[in-house]
This record gives sequence, C-alpha cells and structure tokens, in this order.
Amino acid sequence: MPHLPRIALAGVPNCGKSALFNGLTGSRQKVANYAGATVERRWGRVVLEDGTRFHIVDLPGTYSLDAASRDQEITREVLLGRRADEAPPNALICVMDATNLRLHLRLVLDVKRLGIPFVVALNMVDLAERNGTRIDVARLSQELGAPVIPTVAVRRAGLEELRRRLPELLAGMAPRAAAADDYTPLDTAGLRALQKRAREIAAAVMIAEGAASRISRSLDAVLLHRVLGPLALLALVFVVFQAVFAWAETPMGWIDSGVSWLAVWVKGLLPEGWLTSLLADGVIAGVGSVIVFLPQILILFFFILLMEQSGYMARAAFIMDRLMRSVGLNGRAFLPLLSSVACAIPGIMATRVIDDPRDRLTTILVAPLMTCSARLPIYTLIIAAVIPNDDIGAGLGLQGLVLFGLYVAGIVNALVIAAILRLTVTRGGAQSFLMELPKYQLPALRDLALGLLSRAKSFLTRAGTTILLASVALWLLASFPEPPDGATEPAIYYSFAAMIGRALSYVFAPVGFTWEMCIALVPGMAAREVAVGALGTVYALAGTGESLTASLVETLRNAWSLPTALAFLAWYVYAPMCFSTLAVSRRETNSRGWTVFQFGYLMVLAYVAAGATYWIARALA
Ligand SMILES: Nc1nc2c(ncn2[C@@H]2O[C@H](COP(=O)(O)OP(=O)(O)OP(=O)(O)O)[C@@H](O)[C@H]2O)c(=O)[nH]1
Ligand SMILES: [Mg+2]
Repeated sequence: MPHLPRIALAGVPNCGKSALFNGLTGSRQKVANYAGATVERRWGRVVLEDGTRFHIVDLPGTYSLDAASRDQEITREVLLGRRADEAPPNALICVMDATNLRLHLRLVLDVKRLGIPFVVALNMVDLAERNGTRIDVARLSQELGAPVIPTVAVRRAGLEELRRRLPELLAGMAPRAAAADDYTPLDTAGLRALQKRAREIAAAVMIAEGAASRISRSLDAVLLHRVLGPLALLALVFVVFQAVFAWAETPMGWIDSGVSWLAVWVKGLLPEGWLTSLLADGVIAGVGSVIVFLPQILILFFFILLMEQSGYMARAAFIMDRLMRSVGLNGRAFLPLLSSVACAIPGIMATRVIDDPRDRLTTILVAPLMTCSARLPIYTLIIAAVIPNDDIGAGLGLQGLVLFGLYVAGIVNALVIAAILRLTVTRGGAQSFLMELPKYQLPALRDLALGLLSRAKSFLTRAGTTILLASVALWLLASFPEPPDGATEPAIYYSFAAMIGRALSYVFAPVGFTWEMCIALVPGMAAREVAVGALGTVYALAGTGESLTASLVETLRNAWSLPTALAFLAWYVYAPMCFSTLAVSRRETNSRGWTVFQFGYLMVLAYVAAGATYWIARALA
C-alpha cells in the first residue's frame, strides 16, 4: 500500500465526494444528502486502463483548511501531511458543487495554496443544468490553472474523462511531503482576498445563474415552518412506525412459518437425539427467531435512507435545533442521535461533526438511549405477545402506537439525560448551530436498493455469526447436564443455564424477571437481538411436544405475566448496550472513565426502570 501514489478527494461537505469515490473504486461508502455523512477517511484502489495504479482516499468534507471539528480535522491533517504515519497525498481531486460555485471555489483556492497538483471534478452538473445555471468550463479551468471535468457522480457520468486525466496528473505530481510545509493558515486579510477572488471567478465563469428551485422554496415554507414543520416531522415518524408493523406483517408471517416448518421437518427427519435438538432447538429456533425481523428492519431503513437521500434529514436537524438547544445540545447533535436509530455505533462515530468537545461527549453518552434497530426484535416480540392488536381508529394499530411510544421514550430519555449531564458532569456553554441545507433530491432507486441490500447483508451476517454462535453456546448450556432419573420438570430445568438463570434471578426477581429471562440477558450483552434468539432456544428446549410449532409469541403470551413483560421492555429501553458500542465509546471518548460511567448509569437506569414498571403494573393490574 505505501508504494502506490495517492490521490485524495477534497471538497466542501455534501458535494458528492463519496459518490465519486464509489464510482471510481466500485465501493459502497455512505452517500447521504446532508453535510457530514463521511466522518472517517476511506481508502480504495484504482487501476486505470493504461495500467496506472494508485490509491484514492475519501475524506470528510471541510469548509476550510483551519476547521475545528474532529472530522474536518482529519481532512486537514491528511491534506497537510500532518499525520505521523503518512505523507501528504501526491495529487488531489477537488470536488465542486456546480450549483454553489462561490462557496466551493473558496475551498479550492485555499487547497490550491498547498501546491499539490489537482484536477477539479465539477460535480452535480445535472442539477445545475436543471435549475438553469450555466458554467464556462474552459474559463474556470483557465482561472484555476487546472483541468476541470464536469461530472454527475451518482450516475457515473464524466468519470471516464476523469480517469483519462489522472495519469497526466500523477506524472506531474509533487515530491512527497514537500507541499504542506509551506502552508500557513490565512490571516483575516488573506481570507478576505481569497473570498474576493472566489467571487470574481464565480462571476467570470457563470454564464447564467439559476435560482433555487420554486419547488424547493415552497417545500421549505411548509417543512421548516415554525408550527407545521415539527408537526410534519412528528407525523412522518408516526407513519414510519405504523408501516414497520403493518407492512412487515405478511413477510414476517412467511419467514415465521418457514422457520417452524424447518424445525418440524428436521425433527421428523432425524432420529431423536442431541444433534436433532442442537439443530432444531439451538440453531433453527435461535437464529430463526431473529431472522423473522428482517422485514421490519428493512422497512425502517427504507424510510431512513429516503430521508437521508431526499435532503429532509438536514431539515429535521434544523427543526430539532430549538429543542436540542433547550437541553444544552445543538442541532448538530440531532443527526448522530438519529443515526443511532440504526445503531449506536455509526451514531457515536457521527458525533465527530460536533465541534465542541463537551457537546460531543454528552451526545456520545446519551446515544445508546436512542432505540437502535437491534432493539426492534425485542420490542416487537414482546409487543406482539402482550399488546392486543386493536384498531385504535383511522386504521391505526395499537401495537404500532406502543412501538412509536417506545421510540419516543428513547428520544425523551436521551434529551432529558443530556440536559442533566449538561448541568452536571459536562457543564459548559452552548454552541450555535450552522448547517447548510442541502438541495431536495429525488432519491436514486439504485442507491436505495443498494443501501437496503447492504443492511440486509449485515443483519443476516450477524444472524449467521454472533447470533448463531450464541444460540449454539446457549443450547449447550441449556442441554447439559442431563436431568436425573425420574425428573419431573423439563430437562432444561436441571441444566447449567438454569443454574445461571436462577443465580441471576436473585438480582432480577425483585424487578419481576423469570429465570428464563435471566438466561437471555447474558448473551444479550453481545448483541441485543441475541436475547430474542436466546428466548427462542430456551423456550424451545423447555417446551413440550405441542408447543413446538407454536411461535415464540404464543409461548411468551402464555408464560409471562403482563407486568413481567412490561418490565422486560422497560429494561431494554435503557439496557446496557452491547459490548461493541462500549468499545466505540471508549475509542471516541478516549477515556475509560467515561465509558465506565456510561455503562454504569445505563445499568442503574435499566434496573430502576424495570423495577418501577413491574411494581406499578402489578399495583394497577
Ligand atoms: N443530482 C446529483 N446528485 C449527486 C451528485 N453527486 C452526489 N449527489 C448526491 O449528493 C448527496 C451528497 O453526496 P455524498 O457523496 O454523500 O457527498 P460527500 O461530499 O461525500 O459529503 P460528506 O461526506 O458529507 O462530506 C447525495 O445525496 C448524493 O446522492 C450528482 O452529480 N448529481
Ligand atoms: Mg462523503
């Protein structure tokens, strides 16, 4: 890797660097319609037709070379060659958004001072054309003293031409490490001169300037409206959770019957014995009970991707800014928190866009409270088991409403705890929030499909690895030692797992958990949805012949009292996150103390919440 020349992609956030990177390398980096989608650098290798090989690096976007936030700092360090382990790139592709030349020229002019040879990819020319902007490309190239190639990164247009120009760029590449030493940050006068020059060039090359589209303005008049905006956001989120239940029902039914059929088939095919039990009760019951949730996860991500691609996500951050400010965070924290709805890990990584270290720390600490998609299986399983599938009018279901409530609870918890932290352990002044609103775009179907595909893949991979292993391990623990002669209880009752479960139930009985639930808590630390798989395995083993075909939902409905089920839900609203999240927290906060604090406070909250729910529900029932 170190021997190949390196080309870096530089540009303002949201100009299409990652889309271009994906186009050039065939990889699938996150492309999203808001500033700050990329927070890390990513490498890829490119081989040109003439055999030239080089590495290309995708960087977080930056508005200037002396930016403050962690993601932009990475870009600056890479471009200036300040990273200990690597020299500055040999050449650059500066990506510009053709619909916003002035802003983008400023960065290009600043980058030009580095003295690293570059080409300009004049991206989003499709949008520029549509809104009536026309640019004199030859003149722009002349003014910048570098080749300018019009591109449409998402449709891979112009990439051939770009590739053709790269060998000549690499031929004239700078001796490594020379460039950055001469770079000094601009003083105010220098900055002004640079801005003036950017304006001049923009004026000179713009043959016609289009206005922001009318559609965009009228959409914003509603979606960013003081009253209508928040209402629209709330309505949208509500619809999403209704859809998660309503649309997923049928495909989930198919998967569920497929899994049950498979278990029965295996039991019928193989002679009774440990292998059959391992396959049917361990692998199929464990992994199967998690895979059932694939449709729901995909529906949730369908909406998230839609919001990211259309440009609505950044507006949602804007709407939430006031609320966020009232708890001492700012609108910037909204996107990381929203990413945590997928998973806290990318969410915590996304906090790199937050400049202020205390804001950032607070956001990291509360991110696991947002309802991650691994909780979805647990929530829906228990909701399906204990909440009646009533119609609450207007075609809305009670189950969807409860799920919506749990997600809202996650958000409220995150905000309340952020407010408390901001007043105590992470006290400090609040920062103002500035974020460019991206253009509205119709989501590209291809990108949506690819996004969903990669989600499905990672979910199934987890099911096939972590969850499979946990299910097998649990099956072992739950099947041995074998019951003594003349045993009256199901075999699992005498197993190691039951011993562990009963030991744990000294701690958890006061909050209403049964020993079967306690067994599921342990593997649930590896990944939350494993708890569902574990329940699948435990109840499959504890079950008698007739409940073999009964779904897990039916089994739980009979086995758990309502207070117990609600307490389990409450536990997972706060539940100590999976270990991978803790590892990422540790890395991003760079502090063991804060990680322990995070784990500790979530643990305590989970226990208290489960207990309170259990006792209140019992008193009411
Ligand atoms: N119409 C159009 N949309 C584009 C083009 N290039 C990128 N996009 C869209 O612009 C948005 C931003 O693209 P990204 O590749 O994520 O931008 P980025 O520069 O990597 O952004 P950061 O990582 O936040 O700095 C996405 O919604 C893309 O689908 C283009 O040439 N034409
Ligand atoms: Mg990017």
